[in-house]
Amino acid sequence: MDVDAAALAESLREEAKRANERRLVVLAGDRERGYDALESILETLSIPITGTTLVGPDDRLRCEQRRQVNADDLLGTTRDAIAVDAHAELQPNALGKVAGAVDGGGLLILLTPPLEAWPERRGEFDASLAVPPFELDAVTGRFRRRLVETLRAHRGIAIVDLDADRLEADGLTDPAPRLATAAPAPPPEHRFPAAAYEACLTSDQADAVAAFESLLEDGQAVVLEADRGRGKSSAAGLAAGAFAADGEDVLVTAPAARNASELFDRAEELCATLADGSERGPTVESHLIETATGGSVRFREPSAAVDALGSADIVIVDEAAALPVATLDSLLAADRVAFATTVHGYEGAGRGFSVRFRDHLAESDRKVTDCTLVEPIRYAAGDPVEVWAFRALLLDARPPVEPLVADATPESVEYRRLEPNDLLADDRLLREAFGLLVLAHYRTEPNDLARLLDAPNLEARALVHDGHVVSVALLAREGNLPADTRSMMYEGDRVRGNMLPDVLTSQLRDEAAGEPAGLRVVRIATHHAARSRGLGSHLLECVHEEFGGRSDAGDEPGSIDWLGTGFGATPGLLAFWRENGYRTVFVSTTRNDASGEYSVLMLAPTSDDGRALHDRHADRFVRRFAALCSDSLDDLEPDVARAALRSVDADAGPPLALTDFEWDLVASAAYGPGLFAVDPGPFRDLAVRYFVDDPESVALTDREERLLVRRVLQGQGWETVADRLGYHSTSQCMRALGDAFRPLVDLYGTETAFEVRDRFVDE
Ligand SMILES: CC(=O)SCCNC(=O)CCNC(=O)[C@H](O)C(C)(C)COP(=O)(O)OP(=O)(O)OC[C@H]1O[C@@H](n2cnc3c(N)ncnc32)[C@H](O)[C@@H]1OP(=O)(O)O
Ligand SMILES: Nc1ncnc2c1ncn2[C@@H]1O[C@H](COP(=O)(O)OP(=O)(O)OP(=O)(O)O)[C@@H](O)[C@H]1O
Repeated sequence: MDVDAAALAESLREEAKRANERRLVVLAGDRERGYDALESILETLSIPITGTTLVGPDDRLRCEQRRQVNADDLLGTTRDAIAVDAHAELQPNALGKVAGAVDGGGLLILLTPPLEAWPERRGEFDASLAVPPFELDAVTGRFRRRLVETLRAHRGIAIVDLDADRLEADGLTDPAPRLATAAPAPPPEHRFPAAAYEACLTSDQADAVAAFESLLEDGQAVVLEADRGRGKSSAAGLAAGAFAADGEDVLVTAPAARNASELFDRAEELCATLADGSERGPTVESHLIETATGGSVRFREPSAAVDALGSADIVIVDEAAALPVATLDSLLAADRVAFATTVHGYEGAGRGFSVRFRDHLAESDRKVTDCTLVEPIRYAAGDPVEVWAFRALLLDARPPVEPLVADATPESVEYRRLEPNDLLADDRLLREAFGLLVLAHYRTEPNDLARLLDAPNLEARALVHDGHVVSVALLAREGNLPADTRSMMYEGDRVRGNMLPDVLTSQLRDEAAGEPAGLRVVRIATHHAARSRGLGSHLLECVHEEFGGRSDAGDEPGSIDWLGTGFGATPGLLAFWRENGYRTVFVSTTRNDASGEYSVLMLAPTSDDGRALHDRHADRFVRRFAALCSDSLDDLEPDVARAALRSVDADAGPPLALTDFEWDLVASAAYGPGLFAVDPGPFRDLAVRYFVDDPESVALTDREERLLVRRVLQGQGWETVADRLGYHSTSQCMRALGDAFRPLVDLYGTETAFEVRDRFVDE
């Protein structure tokens, strides 16, 4: 072989070390040749086997091995070399995660099929994009084509064509010598020991340590944000060490213990420095540090950490963006708490932290100190592998800057199909559209870029103002499933994609639900500078016109029976969808991990078949909702319950059919001495009907409606309800419930009800 991959890797590593940057080596061609080259590289380089990770399906080398799906394990860790075997598949998420973990002076090595053929190969990840009824051959290779182009275009990337025994690019950049940076100094007035600051590598990091000083007071929260490798875990570790040396108990949590190892290293080093010369230094076990002053730093897995909050003085959450919002909410109960989090969507769990949790934090009574670290530590600023990864995976994609879309209105914008080929050809359009989706949603990740470009079931549409994306919607074709797929679903098998038909079939036991063809609005977002001007609604209208206006088109390919959506339910979003003609058919019985919210499914039928599907599910929803409220939805926020019921089609559900006895009870509870507790059933029927009908003639207050939800639907006790809704006493709360039912008796009551009412009113 003419190309000496090992010698090439050596010179790349030498240059990488000199510049404190990383280099990327692509070993393209036959897989076995790739492994031969990889082994010779690893044998030649002076990299310890303990500093190397192979990310691929087989444990073929002596080093640590992870499968691509488990690349999360590498988040927040630092490796000298990582090799990714992309022959069987390439998951964009895994690539994003590993690219951030390679140390300055280290190598990222990619084993790929021949680059010319790679875009056309279909791997396991592609199979996950083949959502029924689409087959694998409908999945395209645009993401990989773009990836190959970026590999060829970017500096710092060596490409070896193993099959042709040819060096396509040597990846050497001949970097200028690095300037030594001054060591950061402690701030003039600091409360942590100077050693905590002296251990910092950049002044950004020293500022971050200083931000932690606010936790010396009660009722404080610190949020540390940065891209990967800026030293935030280390800053948190130095702060943890300073607290522990001062006798405080610090509880650290992260998705897994390994994610917190840098934090513990720094805490341990600082505690040792601070104890230097004293009789007893810190005792250190795996993820437990105890200081002579009685302080400690200990690790707990997230759920155990929630249980242990009471026994800690200070809580530090590392890799917070990778935790479910509900867990973050629970951790917020700690009096002094810090969250270290990565921006830019590297984490698999995405942006629940910034999209949802930041609001919860702002609403809490904590005083929040924010700190952002910019200066890279793991590798130098401008590192070519980071620049490449950001571009290839659009990790830094942003919506257009505000002034470009500030004047957008429904009249100024143009509706545009975002065809994958157009997106490939126009990087700015792609960045703006994807950037808007990333910014507005808690779940957009690098895999979604590949989906957008290659998945056969997805479509994207946008509103553009002066050529800039101001609103964007991601749409998925669902349903239209063959009988055998439908019966598989009914019998409990998982079918990819098809969220709405899946829930309606498997949970709601409707084998025919997958038959009509639908279009689910997977995501919609309007630029934050242009919200509440009707743009989101205008985009949905355009989508309806394009897809939904063909109900008389019969079997024309592409015609649909319903439009639908599913999302983490909040009162505002329910109102938005309701305004746009979507109606509730389902509320999930568990909270979504990422958003911490209950999910809701809504349908807007566009054909007779779609209407039949909607009607039967709306009807069943109204019938079951009260029972759910006193069971798995007993902690559903009352305002979400109100909005979910209000968004049900008013014709849905059984007509109100109370017996004479039941009307007697309800009317006498409203107007006289009757008691709700004797038989809550008829009160529930009436409350549900009221919310669904949303009659204009009745004007209950927000508090009265919350009272109906909590006491009548959710069955909470009088004391709890009185307490939560701010009634002075349980008897005041009972009277308020009676009062709330008066207008309902007046509106819905029968002769019997009125007779009873009139007896008391007349008296
Ligand atoms: C399946 C899914 O994608 S659901 C998730 C929807 N997307 C998001 O949450 C991302 C962030 N939010 C956004 O991008 C926008 O707020 C959108 C897409 C929800 C709405 O886009 P807009 O262009 O503002 O829509 P439009 O102007 O037509 O309607 C706004 C109305 O929707 C309702 N609304 C929408 N979102 C909210 C919210 N979070 N809280 C309260 N009301 C809301 C309000 O009634 C609002 O009217 P108002 O501002 O006068 O009170
Ligand atoms: N003060 C420090 N002293 C010694 N090493 C440090 C210091 N700060 C950072 N490092 C090293 O720099 C690398 C990145 O630091 P760290 O893990 O703290 O960054 P991070 O921003 O948390 O990164 P990630 O987002 O990947 O978790 C690690 O190898 C760490 O050991």
